[in-house]
Amino acid sequence: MLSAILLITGAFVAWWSFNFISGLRHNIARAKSTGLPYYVVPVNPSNNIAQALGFIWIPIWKLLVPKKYWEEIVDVCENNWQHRKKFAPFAKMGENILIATPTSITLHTASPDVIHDITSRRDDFPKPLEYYGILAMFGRNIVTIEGALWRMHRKIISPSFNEKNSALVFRAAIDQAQGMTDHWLRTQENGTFKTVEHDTMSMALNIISYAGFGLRLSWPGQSLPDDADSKIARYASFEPPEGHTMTFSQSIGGLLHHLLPLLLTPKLILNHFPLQVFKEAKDARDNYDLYMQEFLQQKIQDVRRGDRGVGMDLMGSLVATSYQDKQAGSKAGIQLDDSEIIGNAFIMFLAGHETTANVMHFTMLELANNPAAQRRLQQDIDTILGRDSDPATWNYEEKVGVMQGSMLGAVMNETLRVLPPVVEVPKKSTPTKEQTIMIDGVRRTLPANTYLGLCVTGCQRNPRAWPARPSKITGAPDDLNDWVPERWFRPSLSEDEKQSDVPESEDFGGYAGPDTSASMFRPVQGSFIPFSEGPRSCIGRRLAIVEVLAALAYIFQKYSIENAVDDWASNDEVARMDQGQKETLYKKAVQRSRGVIETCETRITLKLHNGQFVPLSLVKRGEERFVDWFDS
Ligand code: HEM
Repeated sequence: MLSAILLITGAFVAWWSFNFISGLRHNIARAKSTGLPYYVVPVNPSNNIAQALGFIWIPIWKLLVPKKYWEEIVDVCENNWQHRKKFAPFAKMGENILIATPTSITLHTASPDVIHDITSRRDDFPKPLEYYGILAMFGRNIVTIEGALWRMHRKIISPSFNEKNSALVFRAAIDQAQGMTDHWLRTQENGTFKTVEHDTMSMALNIISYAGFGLRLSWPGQSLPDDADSKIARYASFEPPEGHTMTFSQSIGGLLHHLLPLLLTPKLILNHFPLQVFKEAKDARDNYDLYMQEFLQQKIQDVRRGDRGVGMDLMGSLVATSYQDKQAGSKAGIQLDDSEIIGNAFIMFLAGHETTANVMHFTMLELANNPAAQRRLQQDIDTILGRDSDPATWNYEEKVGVMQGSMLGAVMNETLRVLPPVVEVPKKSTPTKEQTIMIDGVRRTLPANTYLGLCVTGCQRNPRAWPARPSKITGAPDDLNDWVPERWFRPSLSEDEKQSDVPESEDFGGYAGPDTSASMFRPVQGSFIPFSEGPRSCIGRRLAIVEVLAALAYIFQKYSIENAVDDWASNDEVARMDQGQKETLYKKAVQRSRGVIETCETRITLKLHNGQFVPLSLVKRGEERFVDWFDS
């Protein structure tokens, strides 16, 4: 028996070693063929499991191999390196870093030219679909497919992303920002609230649920409007409706929270192994699945009756393509099956909510840390919208362009630059054909199946693309790691390097205009890619931009946001302090906030994890204690 076990183990080790060595030799030869400098790493660091187990294999690697082989490249192997190391690895090793491992070769790039070239050539550099398995959990969808099938999904979905619906999102964002600030005023203790991350997630979920799906979700204490459809009230309920063990929002929140166990654990184990985290993950998945099945059936009935849903009615449009066209003899030749309809709905909830919430969240934290920027933001809001105007009267068509070109646009852009929700956009060269591309002025050939990481955090700090000034915060020679919204009012590099406004020659649907205002600093192509670029860029970016602008305008027209200081001094103690003491106190709070922000990491998107939060204070304008005079 023992000898059989030893034999099997020995055979396995021999097989594994053979694969390891032959895979590595093969990939080193592929890396060499590009003519680019390359680094050899024993494990593919982009792999999810390798990232989770980095604390084991990286120290072993460092122990077994001489320092000169790992000391530079190890920075690009650690989990969350894109946010933690920023542009530093590219400053050291060049804008393009090629890694050979036993299973892959990967080129990480922070070069605007290379990024622009890759994103413009969709057919030559498709998405590595193997990275997107988790997002197909409820059915394949626009994010998890390529080629003709992707085109079909995009064609069905994109008409809903129009300016009429952007106006609806603008309105919904104002209503929801009101719900959120009222909630903070009701729940603040000693003027402090600690739930900004959770609440911005709720706000963004409520907005996409209403504008995208006609589902009205509200804040505790808010009642549904009289015209709300009784069929959809169950989705807004604060108690689980019949047949469910959690509310609709809890099911989505739980899904997002447990995406990793859902991805990594085989279904059989997840469903039956008695571990609390598995139980929570399974409950969230099952509840969400049931909600969506119910919603689908309801939409099928609506479509058959010819009822149009509210706003974008994404589910209704998806259902219509299949169920309406089936009746009409499939005139468009496009049909999605039920799992694809539910899969696409899932992706809209997911992509449309966590990303935008992070931008809102971090922008508020940064504004509390940068009072001068907050004051300038409020001045711009007063000028554009009026200090005492009623937000219900703000007109989308008239105001949105000016808002985007003001400090509102600048603070949003700067958060997207420094803390982008997606830190690296993955692509690869076609599986069967090598691709040529200009890198550092030399034409290079990338072998078939080369993985590409378009490093968002890197290119958005590349000094070649971003004019910089010395850092006021750290004293560093440049301020590219700092959140400085005023940079968006600096002159652009040069006329001909400006971002192109020329639409794609082929229309892939969705918003085709630029992401930043023409009156501001215009990043060179490939250097500002929070929404990616080219045909496969974010379909929801206009909605996200409009949502953030409207919500920030509502909040900062009426209120200021300060860092909470109650961990160091009571309200009475602050009231007795002189200016110098207040300054020392607020600096402490800013320092703490910056420290917490630095801990953010990517699971699905870049955000705070592990219970980290920054306590804040919402104060009526005119009642500030710090941000009306403090300068960081
Ligand atoms: C600040 C907010 C947002 C950011 C930073 C963002 C970022 C991105 C990025 C980087 C991609 C490309 C991903 C890749 O190639 O792997 C993407 C794609 C996508 N986003 Fe967004 N997104 C945001 C908001 C939204 C919203 C509000 C929606 C929908 C309501 C949305 C829906 C999508 C979809 C459907 C795709 C896939 C498009 C395709 O493959 O054709 N996103 N987004």
